Amino acid sequence: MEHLNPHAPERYAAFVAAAGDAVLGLDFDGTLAPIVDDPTLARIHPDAAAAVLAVAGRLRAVAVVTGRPVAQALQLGALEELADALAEQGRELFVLGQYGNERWRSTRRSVVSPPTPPGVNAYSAALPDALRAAGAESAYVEDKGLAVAVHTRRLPDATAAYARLLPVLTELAAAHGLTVEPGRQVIEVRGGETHKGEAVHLIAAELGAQGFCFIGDDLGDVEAFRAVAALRDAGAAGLLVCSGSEEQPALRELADVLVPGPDGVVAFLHQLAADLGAPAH
Ligand SMILES: O=P(O)(O)OC[C@H]1O[C@H](O[C@H]2O[C@H](CO)[C@@H](O)[C@H](O)[C@H]2O)[C@H](O)[C@@H](O)[C@@H]1O
Repeated sequence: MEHLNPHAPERYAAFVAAAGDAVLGLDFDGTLAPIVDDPTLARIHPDAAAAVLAVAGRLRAVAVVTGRPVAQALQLGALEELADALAEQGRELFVLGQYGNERWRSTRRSVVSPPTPPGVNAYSAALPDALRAAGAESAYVEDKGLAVAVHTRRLPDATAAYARLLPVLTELAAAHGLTVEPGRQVIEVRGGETHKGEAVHLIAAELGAQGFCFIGDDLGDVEAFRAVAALRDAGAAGLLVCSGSEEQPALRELADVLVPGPDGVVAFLHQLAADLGAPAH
C-alpha cells in the first residue's frame, strides 16, 4: 500500500482504533471485481470474499456500494454466500445498488427499489439513433432498469468513441431530465440526485458508525469519498483507499492510500486484518 498524503498513516491508525464501530465500504467493479471487457462476465476476485471475512470480524459492518443493480451484484459477487459467512461472525452485509437507489441488507434479504424514473424509457427509445449519429451503433447498451449504460470498451477505438458520445448522451439525458454518470469506458444515464455519498451517510447514520473506510476506483466513487471526508471532518475516523488503475487516476487525488487494483485491495484487507489482530481466516 502506498500512502498518498502525509495524513495517511494517522488516518489508517485512527481507523484501526475505531474499527469495532466502523464500516468497510467497497465498490464492486474495479475494486472487488477485476475489470473485464464484457460487463456480464465480471466476477468477484477469487480471493476477495476470504479477505473481507478476514477483516470483518473486527468491524461493525461491511457495505458493497455499487452502480450495479443489487440483484446483479449479489449474483456476480456471490454476495449472499458472503452474507451467510458474515452472519456466522455476527456481522451484517449491506448492498447499496444503482448508486444508492436500491438497498439490500443481509438481515432482510429483499431489494428496496424505487420505480423507474420518468424519462428513462424515452431516453432508451432515442438511444439507437443517437449512437448511430455518433458512429457508435455497436456500443453495448446495458439496461439497468433504473438507468441505461452505454459501454465503449469493446468498440474499435474505445477512448475516441467515449469522447464523441459523452457530449451527445449528456445532451440527450438533459432533454429527458436525467443525470449522466461517467465511468470507466461507460456513460450511464439515470434519474434522481442519489449518489454513493448518500449511501455512505445512510449506513453511517443507521449504525452510528465512528469510522468509515471506503475503497473505490472510479468517478462514481467520488461522492462516497467526499462523504467519508465529511464524516472525518465531523470527528469520525475516515480512511480513503483508491483501487488504482491507469485508466482512471482521478480518485488518487482524494485518497489516502493507493493499492494496485483488486489484487491490491485483497492484499490491503489482509494487511488491515493483521493490524487489527483479527484471527487468521
Ligand atoms: O460502482 P461500480 O461497482 O464500480 O459499478 C460501475 C459500473 O461498473 C460496470 O462497468 C464497469 O465494469 C465492467 C466489467 O468489468 C467494464 O466492462 C466496464 O467498462 C466498466 O465501466 C457495470 O457494467 C455498470 O453497470 C456499473 O454501473
